[in-house]
Amino acid sequence: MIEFTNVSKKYANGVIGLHNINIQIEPGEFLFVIGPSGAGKSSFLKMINRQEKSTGGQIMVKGLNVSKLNRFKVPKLRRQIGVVFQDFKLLQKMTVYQNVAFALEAIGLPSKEVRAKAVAAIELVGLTNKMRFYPNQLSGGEQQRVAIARAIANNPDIIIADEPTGNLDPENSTQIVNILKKLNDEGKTIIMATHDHELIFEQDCRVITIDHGTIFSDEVKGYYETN
Ligand SMILES: Nc1ncnc2c1ncn2[C@@H]1O[C@H](COP(=O)(O)OP(=O)(O)OP(=O)(O)O)[C@@H](O)[C@H]1O
Repeated sequence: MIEFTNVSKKYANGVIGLHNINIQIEPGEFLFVIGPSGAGKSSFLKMINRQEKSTGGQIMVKGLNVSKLNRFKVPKLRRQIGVVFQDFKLLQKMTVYQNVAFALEAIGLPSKEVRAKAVAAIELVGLTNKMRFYPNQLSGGEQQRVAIARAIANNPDIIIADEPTGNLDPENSTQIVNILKKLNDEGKTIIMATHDHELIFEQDCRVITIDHGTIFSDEVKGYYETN
């Protein structure tokens, strides 16, 4: 489903973000991406939805050659990938419902479909009773759940989460990972970057460690031990 072949990223200022990355991610995998600050985790995630363009190698995502994708076809790629960020990126002047619906309206869905999909996504993250609340009336964990609802509303096959628990306490972090696991059980491919090694132990999952822009290790772990 996702395949990187000798992928490199050199930023405009000459910094090497990624160097010779090779990886294959199968449909339905839950992949954790760990590594020190500045290692290249975000760069790796940004390659998948063409938020950043690779400068070497080939990236295939669901049959699309991402590295060579014409910019007019980038929206087609992005519709298949939900993205969740550390800082939620919610629109403060919009309610929970509007934040989720807005993303669906933006891709031109008819209003009936927008409503049905937004309501279903908000229900999945357990926020039906807060649909009319504004982001500043919600806890951090709730705000991240809105961001997840927004990411999954149009039923993408792939979810990329870049440090989604970075601003949350342990209880809310576990809740977010549990929602991602539930989505994974439904067949979605989840790729999550995290500094929080405590979160990576509950079940067998694949963990890659990125360091200095390369994949340092790629293992299936039932328990990840910090040094
Ligand atoms: N837009 C950019 N322009 C120039 N250099 C960049 C850019 N984005 C990232 N980098 C550099 O690329 C390297 C990898 O950064 P990246 O953000 O991918 O690391 P990270 O592992 O996600 O770090 P963190 O855990 O701190 O978020 C770093 O040296 C960083 O400074």
